[in-house]
This record gives sequence, structure tokens and C-alpha cells, in this order.
Amino acid sequence: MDRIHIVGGKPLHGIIPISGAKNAALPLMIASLLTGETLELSNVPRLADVASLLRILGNHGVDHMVVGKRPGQTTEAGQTIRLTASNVIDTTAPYDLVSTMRASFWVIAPLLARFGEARVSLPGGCAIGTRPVDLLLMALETLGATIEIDGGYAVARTKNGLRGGEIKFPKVTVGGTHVALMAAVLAHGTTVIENAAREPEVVDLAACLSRMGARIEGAGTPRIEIEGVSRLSGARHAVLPDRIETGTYAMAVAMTGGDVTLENTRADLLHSALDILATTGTEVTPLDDGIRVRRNGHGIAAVDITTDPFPGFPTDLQAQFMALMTRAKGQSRIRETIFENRFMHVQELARLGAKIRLEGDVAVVEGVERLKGAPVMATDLRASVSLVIAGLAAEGETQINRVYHLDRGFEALEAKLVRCGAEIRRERV
Ligand SMILES: CC(=O)N[C@H]1[C@@H](OP(=O)(O)OP(=O)(O)OC[C@H]2O[C@@H](n3ccc(=O)[nH]c3=O)[C@H](O)[C@@H]2O)O[C@H](CO)[C@@H](O)[C@@H]1O
Ligand SMILES: C=C(OP(=O)(O)O)C(=O)O
Repeated sequence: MDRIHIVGGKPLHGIIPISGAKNAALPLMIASLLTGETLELSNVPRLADVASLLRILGNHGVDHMVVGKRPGQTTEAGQTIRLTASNVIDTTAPYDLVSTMRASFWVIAPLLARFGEARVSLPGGCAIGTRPVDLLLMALETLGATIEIDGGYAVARTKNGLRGGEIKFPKVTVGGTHVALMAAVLAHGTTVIENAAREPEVVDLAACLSRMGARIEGAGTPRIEIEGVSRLSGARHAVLPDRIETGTYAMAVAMTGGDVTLENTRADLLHSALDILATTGTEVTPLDDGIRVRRNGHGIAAVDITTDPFPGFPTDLQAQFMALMTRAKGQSRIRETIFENRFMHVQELARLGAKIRLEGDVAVVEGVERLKGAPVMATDLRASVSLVIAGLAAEGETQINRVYHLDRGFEALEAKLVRCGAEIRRERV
């Protein structure tokens, strides 16, 4: 398994291009199952999760073509993928393909909506909590599906197609909202989703579905209304920028000091995180096509945060923010409200000298003057990158093991950081 070596202590200066969002690209790719025509997605990041999902879609019979790089395009320019589900041969998504990635479970919705049946292994994904799928299944049942769990698979069926209904989520669920949307667009009649997730990735999926001919109103608000249509067509759609990658590099700059422009991204995708970053003493300037992040000479102020669904502080940036707070002046309290077990990075940050204690769903971080490099273990995607951030500021060498987690969600991580002056390299093992 590959290892990453970082020698810390270098400020970051330069430009970091932000990739398309993993968490938008995955549901968009899955939406290709809703039509027999071609869905062309551009700005798709080159990530292990994208490759895994292509395998899953391929298993259903979806053809894909990755459009070649145009002259002058860099690897970070994002790839264009054409997906055509004109000949779906199998509505089963097997365990060995689905178990590594949470989002793959969402194929259940378009398969059910278009073919009346789906047999999908219960999902895996980052080990950050129990992560049940009860609300996703509730949404499908509300639209008339019958569902049974058989041998680790959710088996969903509908006799005469899905019918519109009122889906009331008792808690905000991103995956639940994606699934409800993809099922409702081909259901007979009107569907209302109450307490819908407002995440930008939901808005991006709704925008793409609308381009495909779906009738959707209210995406980005807690109430989404969908008027089902009998068929959807192909479309072209560009994946929105990755707000979690954006926030991660912004926090890396806040941690090391320096001056970096994050390109091809938008401040409105992560206002709450950028506002918090500004209160830590980091200068954050929205630009036309990006965000400039600077911290020169000043220390890092300690700030408390609570994770919340969008537009709140994203749970997917909690670990990175905790890494930043390990070197703040004073105490910071970090409350995690979305996932009950998303503190796996605490013990690894401690190896670098961080002082953190857990009090239920709160991590209390006492900022320290300096971190010292050490071997650490990546435990999940965002936890892994929090170790990169800490390693960039630690004295001496940090060695990060199990980096396959990072490859699920960060395109060209080492290359992007090296170009800004970081000393980071991958050892292929
Ligand atoms: C691929 C992708 O986009 N993953 C993101 C998605 O995950 P994901 O869609 O899995 O997260 P959800 O928004 O569904 O989860 C929110 C909360 O609802 C709970 N829940 C969810 C579904 C359900 O049926 N029952 C239930 O109890 C979860 O355990 C969690 O406590 O949103 C999370 C919250 O922003 C992010 O951290 C993940 O990066
Ligand atoms: C938790 C994440 O991914 P997944 O939902 O696929 O586990 C993530 O993107 O941070």
C-alpha cells in the first residue's frame, strides 16, 4: 500500500486548481441510468470512487467513453465522460462492487424507476458511523415500491411503476434526497420532498435532471416538488466545483501560512467554512473564478464549530478544521452532529503531538506551539487529509500509511501541493 511522506514547515504559495466535486459527480453518473440516451458529464475528477462507480455502472450494462484530453489541457482540467444506458442487462449491484463506496447504493433509485426492479447490496463507505439506509428505503416505499432485505441485499420492486407521494424526511439526508429525486422524476404524478437536503450537490443533480427533461422546483430549499415525466433524454452537464477540496486547501494554507489562489471554485459553495476560517485570522477573498487565501505572520485564533447540514459547517471539513485548531492559540470545541463516529483522526493527530480530548460528540482541542512529524495511519477519506494538513505544519517527517482513502476523494493531491512549495511525495509500495 502506498505511503505519503511530508516534511513540514513550508508555507504554501501559488495556485491550486480545484477539481469537480466527487459528491456531485457520483450521483450525476448514477443519473445516467434514467435514460437510454447519452449523458455527457464534464469536469469529472479523476478519483478512485469515479473508477469504482464506472465498474458498477458497467456491470449494469452502461457504456462509457472517456473523451480524450484536448491540446493544452492539464490533468487537473477534469475529464469528460459519456454514459449511455441504452442496454441495461442487469439490475443487480453486487456486494464486492458496492461495499467500498456509499454512493453506489443510490443506483437503486434509477433502476427501480426505469426498470421496476433493483437488487442492490447494502453499502459501505467511510467508517464514520452506522450509516443506515432506512430513510432511503422509506422514500422509495412512499413512492410505491415494495422492499425486502435478502442476504445483505435491498430488493426493490414496483408492479405498475412508481407513483408520486409526499416524502417527509425526519432528518436531513443527502443520499435520501438524491434517491428521492432520481425515483420521483420518472414516477406518475407529483412528489413533494419535505426537509430535503440543501447541499449544492443536490442542486447540481436537480439541474442535470432538469436538463434531461425532469420537472423539478425548489432544489436548494427544504421543499422540493417534482412532476414525474414518462421519459428522460440525454444531456450535457458540467460537474460543480468540489467545495470540500476547496475548504481543505484553504485550511492547509491557514495552517502553513502563505498565499494561495484556489482556482475554478466558488465561495458561495462554502460560506460557513470560509467565515469560520476568517475568524481564525486567515484572509479569505472571493474572486471571480476562485478564492484567495492568505495568512502571513499572524497566529491561528481558536474558534468553536458545530457541524450541520448545508448551509452549516460541513462534516466533511470537520477533521481538516480540527487539524488546524491543533496549532491555534487557546482552546477550540468541535461538535460533530452528523456522524456518531467521525473522530477517528483524533488519535492519529495525537501522534503528531496534538492535545485533543473527547467529551461525547465534542472534541476539545488545546492548541500547541508545535507539532512533530510521526508515522500515522489514514482511517477514512477526510481524516486522511487532516493528517496531510497537520503534516504540512509539523516539524520533520510525517509518514501517512493507507493512503488509498485519500485517492477516493483528492485528485492529484501531491502534485497540487508540491507546486505550491510543499515537500510531499508518494512512496509506491
Ligand atoms: C457520497 C456523498 O455524497 N457522501 C456525503 C453524504 O453522505 P450520506 O448521503 O451517506 O449522508 P446523509 O446526509 O444521508 O447522512 C446524514 C445523517 O443521516 C443518517 N441517515 C442517513 C440515511 C438514512 O437512511 N438513515 C439515516 O439515519 C446518517 O447516518 C447521518 O447521521 O452526505 C454526508 C453529510 O453531508 C457527507 O458527509 C458525505 O460525504
Ligand atoms: C464520507 C464521504 O464519502 P462516503 O459518503 O462515500 O463515505 C466523504 O466524501 O467524505
